[in-house]
Amino acid sequence: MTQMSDAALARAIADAAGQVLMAVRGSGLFAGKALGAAGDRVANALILEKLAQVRPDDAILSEESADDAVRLDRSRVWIVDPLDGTREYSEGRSDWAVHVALAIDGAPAAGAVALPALGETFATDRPAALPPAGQSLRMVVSRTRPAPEAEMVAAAIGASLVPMGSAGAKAMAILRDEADIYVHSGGQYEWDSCAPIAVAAASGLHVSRIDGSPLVYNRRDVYLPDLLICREDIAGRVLWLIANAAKAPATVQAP
Ligand SMILES: Nc1ncnc2c1ncn2[C@@H]1O[C@H](COP(=O)(O)O)[C@@H](OP(=O)(O)O)[C@H]1O
Ligand SMILES: [Mg+2]
Repeated sequence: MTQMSDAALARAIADAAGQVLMAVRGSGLFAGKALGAAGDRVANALILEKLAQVRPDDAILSEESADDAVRLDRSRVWIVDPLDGTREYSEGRSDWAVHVALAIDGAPAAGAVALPALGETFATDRPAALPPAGQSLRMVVSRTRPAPEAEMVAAAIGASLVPMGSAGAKAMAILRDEADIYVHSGGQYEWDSCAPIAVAAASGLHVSRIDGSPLVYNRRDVYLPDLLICREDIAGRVLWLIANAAKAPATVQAP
């Protein structure tokens, strides 16, 4: 039997973890924080079990597992967030996601973001076509911790703000034609962005840190606090605004 591609595997695992998460929530056995904790654990167990079975030589970095330093000596590292948007999941909302990605030598190589409550999964094996640019710009921001940079850029370019939970749900909102730009700063970890970045880049979106540098994964310190995802044609303007706001906030004009 031929081996499944890394991207198809990421999709299959993210889908399955999503089904389990829907079942845990639908069971009515848990509520509030206990629901989030149960979801985190069962989804993580499923993902680790399958990766260990079919990719035993690869390392894994998961939000829900103790960090194993062996990953620093490996080229191939799966970076997973079993439940991104735990808060939204436990509140009964639909803006949460399962992230399964493979980084090779620090670069996202394959990945999937499942949006189980919306019944959609995006993965690098079948990249979604970019929606055509609309008349007005929309920016997705954290519901609970919107970044000051994001609000400044939105005001400068006249974008409306779309508050949403989950890094994966926000990144996929661009592919779902609910937003055009996702800017975050102030804190995130590698598992929050690796799969969303892999999937967004496969569809031709610009992906970078907010200083324009590449997002690099499988570092010793997994804190990766900021990102920009948007269409290529807007990226230069957004990066310019962020860079220049830091220098002279009162005098920023879009180029
Ligand atoms: N300032 C910050 N510091 C650390 N993590 C942050 C953060 N802001 C957002 N995140 C993480 O990024 C993910 C998306 O957050 P948000 O919905 O606010 O945009 C969440 O992941 P988890 O739900 O997996 O914990 C959240 O914990
Ligand atoms: Mg997360």
